[in-house]
Amino acid sequence: MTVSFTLRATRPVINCIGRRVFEQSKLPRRCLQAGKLPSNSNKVRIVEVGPRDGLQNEKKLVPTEIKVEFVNRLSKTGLTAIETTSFVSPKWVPQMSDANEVMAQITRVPGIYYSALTPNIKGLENAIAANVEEVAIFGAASETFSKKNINCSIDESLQRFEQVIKKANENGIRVRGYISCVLGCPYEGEVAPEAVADTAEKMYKMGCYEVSLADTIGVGTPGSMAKMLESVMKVVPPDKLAIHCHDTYGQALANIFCALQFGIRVVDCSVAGLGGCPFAKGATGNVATEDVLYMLDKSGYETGVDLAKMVDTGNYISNFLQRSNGSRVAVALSANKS
Ligand SMILES: CC(C)(COP(=O)([O-])OP(=O)([O-])OC[C@H]1O[C@@H](n2cnc3c(N)ncnc32)[C@H](O)[C@@H]1OP(=O)([O-])[O-])[C@@H](O)C(=O)NCCC(=O)NCCSC(=O)C[C@@](C)(O)CC(=O)[O-]
Repeated sequence: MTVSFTLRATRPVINCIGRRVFEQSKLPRRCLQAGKLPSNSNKVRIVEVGPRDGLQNEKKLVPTEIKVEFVNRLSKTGLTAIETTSFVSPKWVPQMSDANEVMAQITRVPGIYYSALTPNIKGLENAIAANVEEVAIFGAASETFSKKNINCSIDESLQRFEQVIKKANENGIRVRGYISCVLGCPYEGEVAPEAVADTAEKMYKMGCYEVSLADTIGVGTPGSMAKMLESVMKVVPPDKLAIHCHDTYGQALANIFCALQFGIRVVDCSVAGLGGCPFAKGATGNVATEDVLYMLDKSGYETGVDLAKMVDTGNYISNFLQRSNGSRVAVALSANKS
């Protein structure tokens, strides 16, 4: 493994003819081999997935007014992207069955994208009726996971997504793509980086403005992340990729830091570390937003998101769910405060 890490965002330097160039010694070697230069920006976009990924697995139905209050509090933290709900089958995911009501009742702040998952045309039509501005399709790099999660093969899912993207674009809605199981599958075990790259390329070429690479069960390490990104970045540029890490094995922050070294500047996370996919056995929560914000801030990156407000929001939803806050940063900061 030859990836070298730096403690700061990769910075450009000025060469002898006055051009901005990257400090090559600080670039991940695999990234250079792949022919892609990582972003030199220190700005990172945070995609908060707590209201959707965070709550979808809750066994007890969370009342709509709590979800609305949760989203409204998140809207005051400086976020620009909040994944708010899912237009999926209520039989498959009962917790998201109030998607219409949530979208209708939240206070939409200009400048924030309130997105929703849409697995098929029916979901998209419901999202259009609810005035959603951004939707996400969600596929997988593993056949078995695809069947368990959306009841179809990878190829069938891509055909559905093509229709969803076409209709979404006709309606002025932008589409994000997710790929689950990029570093391992709960049913098939290891997943080949080439399989991830194949699906990522198809989603990107189909018209997803961004492809989020999801370590659904949190089994990845910086080593496997680097191998996977090397493969994916041969076909999709880093500024069209996001990273979505679950923290099941405590590797999420390290994996995110690795992805930053490859030039990825969009990070999905969930306040208080809520979440997990109902169709991935053993999956625990997403990496906690507060932990990501702390790491990024102390490493020279800017997110525009207020950590203190995020901690308060995480405590709010954790109190409602009657569980301890899954963010170590939130716990530490809250203890200092009291
Ligand atoms: C995709 C389907 C719908 C296929 O489910 P299916 O049963 O194959 O669908 P169907 O087309 O045969 O329809 C069956 C019934 O569902 C209805 N239906 C059909 N579509 C919809 C819809 N959009 N909204 C509402 N209802 C719908 C449809 O109308 C029909 O109703 P019935 O006639 O029986 O009354 C189903 O498998 C499903 O809803 N899956 C959702 C699974 C899910 O939400 N998983 C969690 C999110 S993904 C995730 O967490 C991973 C991620 C993104 O976070 C990244 C990571 O970490 O890996």
